[in-house]
Amino acid sequence: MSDPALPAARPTVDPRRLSAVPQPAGQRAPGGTQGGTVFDIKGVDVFYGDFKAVKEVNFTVTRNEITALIGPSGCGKSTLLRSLNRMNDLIPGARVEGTVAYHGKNIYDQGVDPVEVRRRIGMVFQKANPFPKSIFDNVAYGPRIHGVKRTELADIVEDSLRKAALWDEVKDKLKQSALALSGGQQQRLCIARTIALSPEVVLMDEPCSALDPIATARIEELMVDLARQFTIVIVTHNMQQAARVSDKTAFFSTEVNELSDTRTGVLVEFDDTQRIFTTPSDERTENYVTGRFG
Ligand SMILES: Nc1ncnc2c1ncn2[C@@H]1O[C@H](COP(=O)(O)OP(=O)(O)OP(=O)(O)O)[C@@H](O)[C@H]1O
Repeated sequence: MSDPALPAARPTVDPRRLSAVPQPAGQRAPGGTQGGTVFDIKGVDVFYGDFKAVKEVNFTVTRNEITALIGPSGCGKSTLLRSLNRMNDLIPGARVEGTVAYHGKNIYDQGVDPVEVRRRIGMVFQKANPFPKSIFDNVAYGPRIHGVKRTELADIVEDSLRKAALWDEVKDKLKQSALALSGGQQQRLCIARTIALSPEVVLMDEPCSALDPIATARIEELMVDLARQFTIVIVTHNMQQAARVSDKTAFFSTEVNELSDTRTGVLVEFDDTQRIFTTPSDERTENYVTGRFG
């Protein structure tokens, strides 16, 4: 199911060759996989009908890094995230202008298949949303509908559950309902379901906001580990989380549109996470990360 309009997908790496020990962002093992632009986002505006939700967004996403989108409620973080895999196409009235270049190819160009875009660029949502099916069938769902052979499914399911750090907890109950898992396990299952399609990029929209601190720490460790193989873009309200896991941070804020009394999201600053949290160049960023605003 490859789309000739998109650049070839990167081959996946056997996770068993990767260390299971997560390392802090920025200190990942050198393996020649870091570096390289995955997304070049240029002049992106997103509208819902006549309302401009975010405007003039420019930043890049680098391979095997975690990029965090932070900012106050309503500044357009989720809107922008959804524009990276054409998820906004599913919202009536939503429209994206500008360029979201994925390996140099605008995903909004004519002829690009949004289904293939979403296979390459997977998404994990705020609230874990397993299907009312078995653990196995949840993970096998995507590969099945993409025509993967029955004989290959068991390996894909095991591999994806291992990558999502869930295998040891569920290997003896793959036929049980996914709905019987804890919230944190369900979220890791949803991550396994996403990576079962071998995406290159995983978009995460506040993946820990419904989880307790222990389950959150587990997902944070997992994210850092997954970034060895995938490129991750995460929306988070939790500034400590952005500081702990991400390599780069984009800080968004809003500007008031005086005529309509609405607010449009703007990208204030994009930089290395360490810089955003220690020596940001914009006063609005400093006010936000120090808790004086937002
Ligand atoms: N489906 C939609 N239809 C119309 N307007 C929308 C829709 N989704 C979001 N918006 C509006 O777009 C703006 C940005 O919303 P978005 O959810 O992207 O912000 P956010 O920064 O992710 O917010 P939060 O942190 O509260 O989740 C807001 O003004 C919101 O009301």
